[in-house]
Amino acid sequence: MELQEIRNEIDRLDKQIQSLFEERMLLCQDVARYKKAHNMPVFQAGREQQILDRVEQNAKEGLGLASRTMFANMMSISSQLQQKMLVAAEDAPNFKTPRMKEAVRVGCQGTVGANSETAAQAFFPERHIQFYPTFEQVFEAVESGELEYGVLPIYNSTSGTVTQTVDLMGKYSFFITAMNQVEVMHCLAALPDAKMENITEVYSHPQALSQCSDFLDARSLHSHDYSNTATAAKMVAESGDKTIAAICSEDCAKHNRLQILASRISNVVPNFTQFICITKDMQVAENASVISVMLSISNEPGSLSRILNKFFLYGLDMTKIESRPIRDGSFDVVFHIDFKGNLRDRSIAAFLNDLCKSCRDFKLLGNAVVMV
Ligand SMILES: C=C(O[C@@H]1C=C(C(=O)O)C=C[C@H]1O)C(=O)O
Repeated sequence: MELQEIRNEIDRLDKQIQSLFEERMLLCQDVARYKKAHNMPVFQAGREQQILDRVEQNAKEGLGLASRTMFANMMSISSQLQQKMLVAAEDAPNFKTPRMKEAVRVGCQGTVGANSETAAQAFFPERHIQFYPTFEQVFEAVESGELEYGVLPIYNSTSGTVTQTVDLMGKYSFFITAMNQVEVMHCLAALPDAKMENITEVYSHPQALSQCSDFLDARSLHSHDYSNTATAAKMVAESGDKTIAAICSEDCAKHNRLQILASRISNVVPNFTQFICITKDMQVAENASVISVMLSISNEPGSLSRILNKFFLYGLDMTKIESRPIRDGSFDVVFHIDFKGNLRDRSIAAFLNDLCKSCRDFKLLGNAVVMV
């Protein structure tokens, strides 16, 4: 057969497939009406499994997996249509809005001069900021109600995810209501009479040390982890030791009366850190635009592609996907995903209903308004 003839034949079959596909989708909408009337969930794992097994068994030689994949995708589409239909008939979701302007009990990790303080001040201008020694204590304080809002770093434009924050997210109950970003301008700070050539040891938060690794390596400086940039600067100021320095912000160096031996020493300039503002209960601003979820999926062929396909089917813009170890000795991971949207939007509600059914574990982390 000539190419054109084969293509004509494909076009003829495509017409039939499209018409059968649309007929099938209309039947699925009837199923959705039935499910609504009988209070049944859209997703029916047993029924899908039955269809997939039958399709694979009946397939022509070598086309089993291909047919199975096509039907799995078709059923994802039908679930999405049904989900949208059911949610469209429901009342619009109602959420509390954040009350950040009235908040009094606000806090972050670190001390005066830490970048977290700058971020917290940007969220809560002129408010007293309560400081905690660790990120975990900020989560605890929010969960217990000691703090109305807590501020934590989550992502740096140079070194990526702040894993200490992200790895605590499965352990505490909280909701992300806002995000902002702070330009991190690291400098090397030492005692007023210290000399660059005599410095051998540098102290700072591990994230800051990794962001300035080129500067440190080029001068063979030894780096030492410290709980945060501000406490490292304070320790250097009180040490009387002219061979040590801290990496901190210029404001922090000045606050501790330290000498700036080198400024803007990050590997990449400019260097930004994103911060999240968390609260205990679900609070969604009218203009919240980033939804964060955390999920795990079963370890079987196609499970990740099924999840990703849903974002495509609902037309959602995924802005971040990252995997983190579950940390139970296995090599299993949990995915952290951010995408654009507001929970008040019914199609987002439909999407989340649909998405969580395909996950082993699922946690909605927040819906943040982005403040810049
Ligand atoms: C159509 C249904 O809803 C969903 C979609 C299916 C399909 O497209 O065949 C099968 C099972 C359900 O997860 C149904 O329950 O029959």
